[in-house]
Amino acid sequence: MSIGVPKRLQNKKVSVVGTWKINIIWCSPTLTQRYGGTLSLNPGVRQILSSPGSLIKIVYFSTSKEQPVDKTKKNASRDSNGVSNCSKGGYLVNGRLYFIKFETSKINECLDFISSKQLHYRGVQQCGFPVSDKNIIKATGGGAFKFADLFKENLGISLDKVDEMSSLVSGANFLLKAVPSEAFTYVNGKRNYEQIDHNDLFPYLLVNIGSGVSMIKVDGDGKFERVSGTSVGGGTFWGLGKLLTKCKSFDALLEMSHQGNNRVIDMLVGDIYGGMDYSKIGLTSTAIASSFGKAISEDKELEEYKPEDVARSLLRMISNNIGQIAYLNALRFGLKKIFFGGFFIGGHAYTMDTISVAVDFWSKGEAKAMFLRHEGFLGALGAFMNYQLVQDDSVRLVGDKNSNPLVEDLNDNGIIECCVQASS
Ligand SMILES: Nc1ncnc2c1ncn2[C@@H]1O[C@H](COP(=O)(O)OP(=O)(O)O)[C@@H](O)[C@H]1O
Ligand SMILES: CC(C)(COP(=O)(O)O)[C@@H](O)C(=O)NCCC(=O)O
Repeated sequence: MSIGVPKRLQNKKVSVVGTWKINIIWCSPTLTQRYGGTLSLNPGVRQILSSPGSLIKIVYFSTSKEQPVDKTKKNASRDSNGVSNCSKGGYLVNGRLYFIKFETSKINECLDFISSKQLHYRGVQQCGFPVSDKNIIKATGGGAFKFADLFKENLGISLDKVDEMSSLVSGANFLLKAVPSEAFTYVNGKRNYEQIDHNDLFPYLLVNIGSGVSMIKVDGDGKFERVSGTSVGGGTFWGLGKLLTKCKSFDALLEMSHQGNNRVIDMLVGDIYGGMDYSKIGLTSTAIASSFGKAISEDKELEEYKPEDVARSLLRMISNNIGQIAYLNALRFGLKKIFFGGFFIGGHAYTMDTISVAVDFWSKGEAKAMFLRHEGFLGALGAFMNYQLVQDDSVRLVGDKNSNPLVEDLNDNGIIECCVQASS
């Protein structure tokens, strides 16, 4: 699910007469007037929360007074509060996107977070302008349905549901167009950041590996089709892994897979062909012929296998399978670019390596797997983008780094410097 919540933050470093708490999305019709005076704009925050099967993701936008203003840049009519006139009319509000996730089982921590940061208040307040009586935040994914009552009861928030596939696509398109170094390939243990040509982005295949896997052919902004999917995804790895290894957390399972050796359980081509390659069909002796296949012939109970090896085989099986299905779908539609998102990947080297090798192997080097730095936040980000579509008061993230120099690179926390364009 994805939710958009407003937030008010006090700027402790700057004393402000008339504290403005804005939710940019909701106040745009009067934004011009309100900015038009001698007002100081306190950090205005709004955020989106996304909670599907296993993780709740929050994306929120916050303006910040401390942010340096580079007056040498285009659109440099920004005032000291990070607000500037926009060449296309309206205002640009400079700020940052923040990304946070919680395990769904810790929904209370998520509610506390929202509450402690007052993310659930929205609207402009003070100076005679009332806060809106409606607390509505955007939400996408299953959690938007599952947690609707919980959010209403605890925080008085209504969740405005946004379609999950369309959110994934909006989020991916924004990141690919707006954020430098968002996409990278993973080859021989190294990330190679890709310069995405905005004019040559579409079409591409978006593979979102969450609990299950969705494969979406993206032809443009808002133009997409979910062409395939598989139920063998991140939930399978975590669920089956938990049963097989008894490990208590996803991170522990992943860590185990680091230590393991899949060859102990997987049946390799060499195991079948007496240590030889099967070169006639392009299979080396070390290629996996049958995942978990060795367990058939060995007279061993599950407990006799190291959980690390089991975890490794499982991770490899699932990643390989997804890579292969992704490639087949790319082939089906003649797509050369395949972007992988979703928290299953988790920036995990072995997962990315397996997916990359699978795509490379099956495509004979024709297609390449690319990964996204904000992999798991596509839906939440897309729900955030949805505000502009449902509000008359257009607010949108200004993202194209070429046309808008306010967009900076992201730092290691995944924070994105960006600005919101609010119409007058
Ligand atoms: N801390 C975690 N807890 C649970 N699952 C995690 C965690 N980190 C990564 N994952 C993986 O991410 C998957 C969920 O990915 P996500 O993109 O959040 O999809 P969903 O929308 O289905 O929750 C899980 O099935 C699991 O494989
Ligand atoms: C139902 C879902 C879209 C939900 O998204 P998720 O919470 O897994 O990210 C996804 O799990 C999925 O696409 N499953 C695969 C179903 C199938 O095509 O067989």
